[in-house]
Amino acid sequence: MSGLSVNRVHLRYPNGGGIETGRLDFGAGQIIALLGPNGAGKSTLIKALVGAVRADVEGLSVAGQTLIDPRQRARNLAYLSQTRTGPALSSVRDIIALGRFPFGAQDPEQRVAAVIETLGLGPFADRPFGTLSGGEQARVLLGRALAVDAPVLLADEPTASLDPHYALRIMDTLRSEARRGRTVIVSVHDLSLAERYCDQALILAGGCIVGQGTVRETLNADILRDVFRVSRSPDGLTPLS
Ligand SMILES: Nc1ncnc2c1ncn2[C@@H]1O[C@H](COP(=O)(O)OP(=O)(O)OP(=O)(O)O)[C@@H](O)[C@H]1O
Repeated sequence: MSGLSVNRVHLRYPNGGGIETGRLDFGAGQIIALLGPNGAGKSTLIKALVGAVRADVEGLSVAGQTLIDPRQRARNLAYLSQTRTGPALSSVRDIIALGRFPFGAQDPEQRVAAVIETLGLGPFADRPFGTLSGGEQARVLLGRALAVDAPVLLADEPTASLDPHYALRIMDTLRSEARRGRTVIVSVHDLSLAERYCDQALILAGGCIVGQGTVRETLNADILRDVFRVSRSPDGLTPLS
């Protein structure tokens, strides 16, 4: 089943950073890890796809339907930004409900309640966002993205700032979303999480795609050395000088 496809993504920032890709196909029912060192272009690629930054995005389609106007993007692409900001005075429940906005006011509330339950946000549901810890806020913002219930979820470092319990629980949740036929695209730095949870990997370096395939295939010794500047040792990953 086809998930998200795009013929080309191009964005060049004035300082030289950015992203340049050819055709990309991300299957439905899969979790795809965007991997690469700091500054590789992972956030830029996600932002370009969702329309959070002005970029040349050619032939963007979901489930075979070309996405032309912003409303189509909002309904088809849910987005968790790397920047974890939200309205300080709004309640957790209200922020998550904002995820239903693209579908209109008469949309049922069950999805919001289910997301609150899944992410363990029940105890905070009526608290103002600004009174939550960083990790709790991160879960609320992921909840808003999950509430959209879009065919594609793009999450920029969804486990950043989460404790081990919630990092694994969130990855389990993303796995469940993929099992429901969603396409889940996540940028992650933790390569072991990518190996454990993701079906495919897209490796970026210097704004270009330098590897693509299953996570195990792509995270080979050459990519680890040349892109991530680490090597595998019996103790785990070791930094190279
Ligand atoms: N708004 C911007 N203006 C100018 N340059 C930018 C802007 N945003 C990002 N860049 C540059 O583009 C490149 C890619 O940045 P991007 O945030 O996409 O990387 P990333 O792979 O997500 O990194 P990280 O793992 O550190 O989050 C970097 O060199 C960055 O400095």
